[in-house]
Amino acid sequence: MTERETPPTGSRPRVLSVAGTDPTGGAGIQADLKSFAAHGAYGMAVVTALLAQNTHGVRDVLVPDAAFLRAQLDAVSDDVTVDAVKIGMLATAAVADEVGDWLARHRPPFVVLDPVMVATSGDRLLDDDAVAAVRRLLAVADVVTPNLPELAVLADEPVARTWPEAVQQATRLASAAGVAVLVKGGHLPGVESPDALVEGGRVVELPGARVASTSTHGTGCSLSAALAALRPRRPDWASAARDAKRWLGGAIAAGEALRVGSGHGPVDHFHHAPALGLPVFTDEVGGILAAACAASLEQPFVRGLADGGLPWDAFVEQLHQDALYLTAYSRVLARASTLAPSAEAQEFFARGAHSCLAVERSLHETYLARASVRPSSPPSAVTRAYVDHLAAVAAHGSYAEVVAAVLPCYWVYAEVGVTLLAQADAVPGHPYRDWVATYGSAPFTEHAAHACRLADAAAQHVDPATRERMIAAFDASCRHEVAFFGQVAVVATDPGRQVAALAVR
Ligand SMILES: Nc1ncnc2c1ncn2[C@@H]1O[C@H](COP(=O)(O)OP(=O)(O)O)[C@@H](O)[C@H]1O
Ligand SMILES: Cc1ncc(COP(=O)(O)OP(=O)(O)O)c(N)n1
Repeated sequence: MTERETPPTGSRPRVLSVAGTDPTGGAGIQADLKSFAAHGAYGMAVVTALLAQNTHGVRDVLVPDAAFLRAQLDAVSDDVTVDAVKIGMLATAAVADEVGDWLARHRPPFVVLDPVMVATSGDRLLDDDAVAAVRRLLAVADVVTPNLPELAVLADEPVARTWPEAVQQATRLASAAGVAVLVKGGHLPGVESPDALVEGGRVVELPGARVASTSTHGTGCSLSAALAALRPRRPDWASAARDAKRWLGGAIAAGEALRVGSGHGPVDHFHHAPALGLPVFTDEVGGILAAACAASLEQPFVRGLADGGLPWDAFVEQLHQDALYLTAYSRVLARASTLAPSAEAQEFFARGAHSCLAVERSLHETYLARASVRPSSPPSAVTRAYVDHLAAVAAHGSYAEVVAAVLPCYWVYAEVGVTLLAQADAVPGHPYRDWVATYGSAPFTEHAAHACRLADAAAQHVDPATRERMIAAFDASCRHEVAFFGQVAVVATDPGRQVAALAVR
């Protein structure tokens, strides 16, 4: 009995790409195989066309004859059970018809058709007279994944100019061709890059933020391949599409850091996974972080915050130091933004620098305005030491070191904030709950998680000596965090009552 007759349930779905090649690895078969692997599938590939292309465009195309294409397809399906297939560049009508013949004989359970027509570079990837052959394949596909110009060609209508127009056009195509349509909005202007799955008269919107990046070569290939890899382990196309799109957004955001080519670069298919043999940075420094959080929670200031018994003067003095610290920290975040290897990281740290100044201003307008602290009082020795450490890393360190140095301020505050918020919520009328909630709830905890991801990504690309310096910078910042929480001494002057010693360390 052959494997074809009784397909064993393998540990991974066996997924086939039928597509063209890209020697720079960003699109076509090379991208599909990475996308399959990123989604835990076993990848296979049949070549429809050999391309000489890079991130700037296509230089030459060689299309093997139809008999050789059939030999490749049969070599796979005579031996291996294909759980899903993704069909990409078909180049000519002869190639498209050959693939159609093979599907008629060996149709896998899930068929995704990416109707590749024109590359991001503007080069044509499908002969004009092959469009009819691609339309014929719609009848044997489960899902077709057109961008807006491809959708217009398949629907034989003008290109949609708005997202609602695109969804309506996709709905007409889906009903006329009897196929599910995953319409992609990457070519639309604006801050959103929406997709939608139109299936059986039902529209599932898949919203997504547009990532400011030129690393969009192969996005369509990677998305359709992810869809094929996911579908055998998902209940329906909508859930596979949702997961594929979420993953692709991260892959686009991490693409620029790969530094592949000077044109439209590829996405980072493995942005979510650490390279084998290299520990994840935040795992490696997790022990340092845990110790810093435990020590912070022991500081009298933090304990007073937790039970609400902290004297007001001590709170105000700490906030004054906080405001001084934030002004300096903002400059260091701006430095991280300047050095950032991707638009996404640049934007994250620029926004962080801006919000530090906004928080600093609001401290003066709220808590500090109600206090008697003179705005001109100087930074404490503890605040100065922390700020000097950060400034030194910013002045001499690489991007990765700066990110490691700024990370504890996000991470320690988020961890301590979550613990404190739970304790504050148990105390009716807790006087500091609002301030604690700023750090103990989203969006701050999400910012902290984002900063952790950027530190992990930065650590992936550095030499061992730089990684050591990252750890040292992180460790020093953690120690400064603990000292910062401990700088306001809270002393008991009479039983049952605490007052702050306003002379901070
Ligand atoms: N700058 C971007 N930011 C986020 N997602 C994007 C961006 N550009 C494209 N996408 C997404 O990449 C996928 C491919 O989209 P699109 O560019 O429309 O198709 P194609 O790559 O086939 O031309 C879609 O999921 C789309 O929403
Ligand atoms: C062999 C091959 N197949 C497809 C493409 C198209 O890639 P790209 O131009 O980047 O567009 P999307 O993958 O984003 O649709 C190609 N260049 N080469």
